Amino acid sequence: MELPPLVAMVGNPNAGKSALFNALTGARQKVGNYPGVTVERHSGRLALDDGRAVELVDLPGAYSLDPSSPDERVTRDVVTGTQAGERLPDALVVVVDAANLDNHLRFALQLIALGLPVVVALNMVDLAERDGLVLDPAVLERELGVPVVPTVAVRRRGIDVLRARLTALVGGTTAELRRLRPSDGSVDDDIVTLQRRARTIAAAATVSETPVRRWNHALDSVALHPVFGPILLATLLFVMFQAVFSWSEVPVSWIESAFAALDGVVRDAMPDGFLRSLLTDGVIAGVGAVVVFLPLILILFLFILVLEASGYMVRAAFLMDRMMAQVGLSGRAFIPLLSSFACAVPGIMATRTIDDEKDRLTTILIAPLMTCSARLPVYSIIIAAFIPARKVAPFIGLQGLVLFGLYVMGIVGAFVAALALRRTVTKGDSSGFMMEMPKYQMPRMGDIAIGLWSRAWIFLKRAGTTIALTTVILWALLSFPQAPAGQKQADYSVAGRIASGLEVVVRPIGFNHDIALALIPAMAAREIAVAAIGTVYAIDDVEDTRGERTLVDNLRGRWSLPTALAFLMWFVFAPQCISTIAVTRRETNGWRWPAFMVGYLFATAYVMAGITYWAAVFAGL
Ligand SMILES: Nc1nc2c(ncn2[C@@H]2O[C@H](COP(=O)(O)OP(=O)(O)OP(=O)(O)O)[C@@H](O)[C@H]2O)c(=O)[nH]1
Ligand SMILES: [Mg+2]
Repeated sequence: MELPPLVAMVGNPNAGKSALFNALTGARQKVGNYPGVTVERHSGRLALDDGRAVELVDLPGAYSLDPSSPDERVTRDVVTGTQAGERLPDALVVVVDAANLDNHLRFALQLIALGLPVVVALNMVDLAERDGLVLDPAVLERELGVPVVPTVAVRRRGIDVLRARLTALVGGTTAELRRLRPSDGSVDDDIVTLQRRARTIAAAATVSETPVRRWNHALDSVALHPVFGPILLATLLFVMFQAVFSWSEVPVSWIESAFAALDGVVRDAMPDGFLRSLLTDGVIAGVGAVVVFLPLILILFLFILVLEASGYMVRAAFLMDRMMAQVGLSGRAFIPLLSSFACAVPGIMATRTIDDEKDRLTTILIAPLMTCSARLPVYSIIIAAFIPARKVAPFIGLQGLVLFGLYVMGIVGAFVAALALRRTVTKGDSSGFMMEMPKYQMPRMGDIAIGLWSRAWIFLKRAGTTIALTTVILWALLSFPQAPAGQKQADYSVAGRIASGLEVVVRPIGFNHDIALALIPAMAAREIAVAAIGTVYAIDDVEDTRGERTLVDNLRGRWSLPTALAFLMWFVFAPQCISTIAVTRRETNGWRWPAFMVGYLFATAYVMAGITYWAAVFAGL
């Protein structure tokens, strides 16, 4: 019995091949595997108009015939007839995205040059039209030399015409079709020539295009480019972290002097005593230590809000989609994870948009690894104290670089954790995703200002409530009982004694008594670590220095560099946040997952901080 002709669906990723494949074959589908690789083989039967059947196979998306992944290799090998377990197709349905014609035509030209009978499906014409792009399929047909059928796969538009063209294409028997093939299919055009030809053809086929769409398209051809896109994203993030430090310097010094002045006023106005100490060493030192970070947080959010309002953020999500899929996360996880850069609590709540339970659970479990804004005070005070403010290259400051590195650490940690979790406790398949690209637009200054204001308000409210309260409690625990002469208050007090217990546990990873003391109140919120250390040193300062000895000076004098680095590493991983634990309990309906989360994060933090400390000690830092 002769096999039915084989027709392959091929094109760039996300062109709509599978959607068209489904529209053409309906329920008559089979899923298998290509021998020797983990790539699935989707095939189905299609009845042509004349009653004959063809076997349709849906190939993985590829950008070109030079494979960069196992999926792309299968695609290349199938269309060149070298894939084990697959015969050479008798015809190709080349699927292109009408809204992205020049990019998709490049691959289409390569495929047409192979010499197999081809019909081009000009898919997603609905999206192109919505964006203000009108194309002429007849021009495309003429330029490409093959039939072109406009389609909207998801609405089954153009499916009948496509089938009719296929019927005509697969007219003869398989043996006759083989003879039609003119060459061995070698493509001699280089990629630049191909790109130029693709662009020319796309321009010729464009009947009309609104200027807005032209702009959007030009921007997207950079922002979504497989090479330049990620470079642009990395550059933007890099500039953002540089700016966080370099732009904040001046406003931070204003806030510092304001708190120093306030400290001076209170000291002059009040007699020495507990009330004065409560106000200066407790409230002013603690809250002041946190409030100085307001400019840094606002600069960070200025960038995030502008990128969001301009329409770029969705593009970033799109770029990340492939990477996310590789660690077993769905692209939908991007937005929750991105919100977690502000705070893991709304981030974890945003995971409700993920349908797949295991996908969602994985996202929740790694969300606390995204560097939330509460870590910024901790990171920046340590960086300010221990990392010299010098330039490693023109415009690249070492401090910003280290901060960038800490954010990257968190992301890499999250991805590694996702990978591990997906193989063990949350085993399962990841699901695909697709987002509508909004148009680029100029961010409206009013909206940005409102966004910044609400961020500032949340931050200051936290400083005025949770943080003020915790530092007052800490001040009390640190002030009583009073140490007799010759004993250090930070050791003798209630808080000091509790810390001494914890210190036994954290000493092996290089943490000192002050850190042990700060870690417990910092469970309420990470930035309290800074407030707590501020209060400890304020109480511990024997001479009345009136806030002149800054926290930075104190840190430099009392901590070694390895300790400081270990402390940074601890905060990359440690789940020092009761709110996150509480919201995880609520979203997963029980204590099992929050307990697991806290356990694995503390364990990782301990190990990573320990490795950092001892590596730094042995490196002689
Ligand atoms: N609006 C619109 N959406 C479409 C059309 N065709 C496909 N889509 C959507 O585009 C997305 C990608 O379609 P797929 O069929 O999965 O694309 P693919 O080419 O198989 O992608 P890969 O297998 O990843 O290479 C899906 O969300 C589809 O629903 C179309 O003609 N119009
Ligand atoms: Mg597909």
